[in-house]
Amino acid sequence: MESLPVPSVQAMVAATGGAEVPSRYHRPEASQDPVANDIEAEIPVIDFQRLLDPDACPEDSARLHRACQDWGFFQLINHGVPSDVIKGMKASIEGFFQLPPETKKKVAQERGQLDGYGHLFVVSEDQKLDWSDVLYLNTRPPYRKNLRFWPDKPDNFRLTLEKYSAATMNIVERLLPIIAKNLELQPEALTDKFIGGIQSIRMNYYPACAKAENVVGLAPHSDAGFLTLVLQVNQVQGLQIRRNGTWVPVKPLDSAFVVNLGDTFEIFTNGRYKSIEHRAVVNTEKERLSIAAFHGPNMHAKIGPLKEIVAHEVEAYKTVDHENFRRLFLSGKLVGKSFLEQMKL
Ligand SMILES: O=C(O)CCC(=O)C(=O)O
Ligand SMILES: [Fe+2]
Repeated sequence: MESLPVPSVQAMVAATGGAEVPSRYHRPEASQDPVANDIEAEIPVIDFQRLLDPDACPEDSARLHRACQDWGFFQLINHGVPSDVIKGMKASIEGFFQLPPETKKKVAQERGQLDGYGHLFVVSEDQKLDWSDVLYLNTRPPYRKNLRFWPDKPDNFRLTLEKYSAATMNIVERLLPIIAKNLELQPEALTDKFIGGIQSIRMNYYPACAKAENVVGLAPHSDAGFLTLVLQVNQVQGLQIRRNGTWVPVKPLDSAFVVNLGDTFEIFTNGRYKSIEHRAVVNTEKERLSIAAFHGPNMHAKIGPLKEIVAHEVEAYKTVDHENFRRLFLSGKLVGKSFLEQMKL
């Protein structure tokens, strides 16, 4: 698995002032899709503390069910992650991208693997490119960590990422039994698959672009895993989700996680809950940063409809080894939900 090396967009903008858009980044078609201007559509907000107390707040798990079923996206507030962990992670990633290019390059991706500083899903020399740079690290379980690509600058980066990784993983572990219940499953139907579950963290840096309408920060895609927790790092918005043919901008609440359902979720539930296409747009004046924590089952788990769910209905998706599933996803181009299409029966 690898992604072809591409130039740093941040370095390119620093050198040119960002007014020029080289042809590989030029994607004017992106601005032709309609964008919802004001919010007839705001993604649901879920209060995690209320959700964890079903006796006091019985309606909150029903709200989560509707969010999963009707939106595939929600904001998680009151998630209990200490603010110093959130602030520390934001500061670490802002600090990393401010380092000189040669320092960042010490953790540049190398051929044959994806960890490190570079980009993802670049498979051909003539492919259009995203207006962003990425730091991608496998974080869990511990054997998947490759510390060679974990920055040691800014100070405490590694420790901060460890804390952040543990905190986000813990949220997913506590969401699983509630999701299982909403699907009328025993908790173990999900939790067993997530013992030793995988997590990887993708830190995105989107430089400003004077011709932002002609570039794409991150092309439309759905995430492959089960649940993704996205943290908006600075005040610049850019995440949009596709809903009924329109791009709906997400306005994150302060320090909320924007949670989305990935393809594995859609496959496990045989399509009851669907993964949702989303993209990131670029700001004309300010850089934008985000951190996406992807979570999936352990590497022994099969990726296919849960047997409890397809006991009385027709399977709509194939069942494949997790290893093959990941290889297939990470070695292709990321185009909308095209990867999931290949999993359909
Ligand atoms: O930048 C964002 O808000 C979204 C990031 C994202 O979708 C991803 O990294 O998969
Ligand atoms: Fe995503």
